[in-house]
Amino acid sequence: MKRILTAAQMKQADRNTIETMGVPSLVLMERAALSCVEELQNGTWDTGKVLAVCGPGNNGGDGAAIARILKTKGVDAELFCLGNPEKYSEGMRAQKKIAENYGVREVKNPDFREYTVIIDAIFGIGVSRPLAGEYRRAVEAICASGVPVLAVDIPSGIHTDTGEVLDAAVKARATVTFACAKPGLLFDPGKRYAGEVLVRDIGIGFDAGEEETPWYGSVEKEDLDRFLTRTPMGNKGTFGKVLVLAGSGAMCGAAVLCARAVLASGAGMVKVVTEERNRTPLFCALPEAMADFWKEDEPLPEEALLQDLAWADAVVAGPGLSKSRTAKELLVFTVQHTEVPLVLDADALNLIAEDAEILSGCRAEKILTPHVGELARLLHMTIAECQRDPAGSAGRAAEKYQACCVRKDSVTVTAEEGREQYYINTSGSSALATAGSGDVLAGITGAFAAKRQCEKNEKKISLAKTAALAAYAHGKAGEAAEEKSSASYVTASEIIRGLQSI
Ligand SMILES: NC(=O)C1=CN([C@@H]2O[C@H](COP(=O)(O)OP(=O)(O)OC[C@H]3O[C@@H](n4cnc5c(N)ncnc54)[C@H](OP(=O)(O)O)[C@@H]3O)[C@@H](O)[C@H]2O)[C@@H](O)CC1
Ligand SMILES: Nc1ncnc2c1ncn2[C@@H]1O[C@H](COP(=O)(O)OP(=O)(O)O)[C@@H](O)[C@H]1O
Ligand SMILES: [K+]
Repeated sequence: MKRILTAAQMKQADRNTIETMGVPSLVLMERAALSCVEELQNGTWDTGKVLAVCGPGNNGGDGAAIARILKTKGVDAELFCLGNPEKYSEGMRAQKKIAENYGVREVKNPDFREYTVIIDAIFGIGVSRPLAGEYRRAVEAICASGVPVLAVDIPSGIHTDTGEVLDAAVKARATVTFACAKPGLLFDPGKRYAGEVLVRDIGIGFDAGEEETPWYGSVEKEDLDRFLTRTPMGNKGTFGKVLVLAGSGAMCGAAVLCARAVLASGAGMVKVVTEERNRTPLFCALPEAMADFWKEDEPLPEEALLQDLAWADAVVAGPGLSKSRTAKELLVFTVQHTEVPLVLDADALNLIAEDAEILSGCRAEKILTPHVGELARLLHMTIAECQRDPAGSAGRAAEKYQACCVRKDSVTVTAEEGREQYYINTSGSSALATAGSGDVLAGITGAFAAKRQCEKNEKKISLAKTAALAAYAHGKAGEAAEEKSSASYVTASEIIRGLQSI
């Protein structure tokens, strides 16, 4: 589990380290600069001629220190400083003076194309408004030069907390960021501007407590072990039983993919409730599944459904379900009679978006897994509005539907109701953007929710973390599938096979 800090939290951590712990600001800056120099000297950068472009704040101070340290190592490093010197921060003023003392040359009107590396030290976490004037011109010229850029802390022009481009931003090959990642380095579009993100410890202590809000974190490979390893004495009944309500007459594939993903994620058993016309294709495609069937425009098999719901450790409803009258009746019946975690996906979400009353009286813990289009429908907002604020829109849906919300996108965010707590997913790629991929995620989520349900109370993690782990596993499985071919050729079935290699 990795903690991610917002600009305000990072500033507070800086302040604590300086004021409470007594570490001088210039010491932190020196360590920040050294960590950037170490990256530049790892053999993958051509440090023939380096230009540090420095802004008026402490990010600029880091840049001046980097140029000076490089100079002492024999590198031809120069400074280009922006902003009014009278408004420089103390750190920038001090570092610029030290650089001068070491004979680092300051250039006034550089041709960026003359350099082999540009250090972007214009703005860091202190960027406060869209870039204009000389700052914007410098950023545009850096981008136009095509010279590889190392960004210090965050690419200049990227909003630290949302990843938005503040009118213009530097596109870096890599970003060395201090203490921990920032949301803007992980959310799109900031993620694409940051390049490789290298988190470096520079001695800033931060309280990793969970109380502080907003709380951001990302799960890691080690966190997955709890769901991917099995106890030797277990049996198929103790590894999680998942009920999948999926597939209308025309959509058997969604049910098959979802149920297959359940089993490939280590659940012990899966039972599919699907439309009668899927009987033969379902058993041919997935002989491991048990099944019950409903018929369009006929009464629901309520007795069988009640038994299925009582049997399950988790329920997934929605993939390929359709929005027919009978499908809606099935969803309403399920919502009213489920007591174990309920994963709502695809058509279940579309039905709920049209009629939020479906969820009234629901006693189960819920996980909603909307893509941005479905989220927009659930919130009655536009897609653009939901895209602008990834965490906020996920959080709004979590609050509105009293659920945990997995907002699926190129960067998936999981929000928990009742607290501003967000998990930003760091795995996956465009290989996941393929038909049926969401059905696979719903299956993985159902399997993990069922496994959690089988755990002893004192060992249980939150449902939101469970859902975040499912999104992470889904991304890792996509990466594994991509390694075998390329992003363009990965299918949902290959994502399921990829689960074996995570
Ligand atoms: N604290 C420490 O000791 C450590 C800090 N460290 C480093 O410091 C960075 C944070 O430094 P910081 O807080 O000084 O903010 P920074 O990003 O340099 O920018 C602030 C300046 O820019 C200005 N400004 C902002 N936006 C603007 C705009 N659009 N257009 C024009 N001007 C704009 C703003 O002016 P103002 O908004 O006040 O008018 C102010 O002058 C951090 O990312 C890390 O790299 C590390 O060395 C570790 C130790
Ligand atoms: N560019 C991308 N990078 C990473 N993940 C992506 C990208 N595009 C889509 N995804 C992921 O792929 C999945 C697609 O789900 P969904 O849209 O529900 O697919 P479907 O309806 O076809 O099953 C989501 O988990 C989403 O986060
Ligand atoms: K920067």
